[in-house]
Amino acid sequence: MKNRSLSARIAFAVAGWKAAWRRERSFRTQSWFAALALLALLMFRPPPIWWAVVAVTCALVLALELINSALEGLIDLLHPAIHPEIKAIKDMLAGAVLMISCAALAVAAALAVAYVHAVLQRFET
Ligand SMILES: Nc1ncnc2c1ncn2[C@@H]1O[C@H](COP(=O)(O)OP(=O)(O)OP(=O)(O)O)[C@@H](O)[C@H]1O
Repeated sequence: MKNRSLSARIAFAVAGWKAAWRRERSFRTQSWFAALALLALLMFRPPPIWWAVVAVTCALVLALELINSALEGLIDLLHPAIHPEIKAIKDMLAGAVLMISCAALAVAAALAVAYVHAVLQRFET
């Protein structure tokens, strides 16, 4: 299974995105928020640095959600029973997703503060 071609490895990764989309409601919700962020960028047309910040933020949220879902799946497979240590591990994983989601909200708020006013002015004139 080692040393597959680049196209095969990309296909595996895309299959991972599809599996997360099918199984995980949180991943779907976060993907819709990423789509909304893209829409905001298209509307506001900010300088390239904003595109980079929003892209990195969205990628971090989605990547962490993928890691969270993968680890939860693995944990449930290896140890389906209730255990306080598993609770702590899963809660920490959820905490990591919450932390980056708060950072994403801060980026969204900063973008809104910087550009909503300008867009409203454009509509008024
Ligand atoms: N085996 C377990 N033992 C103890 N507590 C657990 C166990 N599985 C889940 N929990 C608790 O339930 C919470 C939710 O776990 P679950 O696996 O259902 O994640 P989820 O709600 O699907 O999360 P996400 O939305 O990130 O996928 C965990 O954060 C943890 O507190």
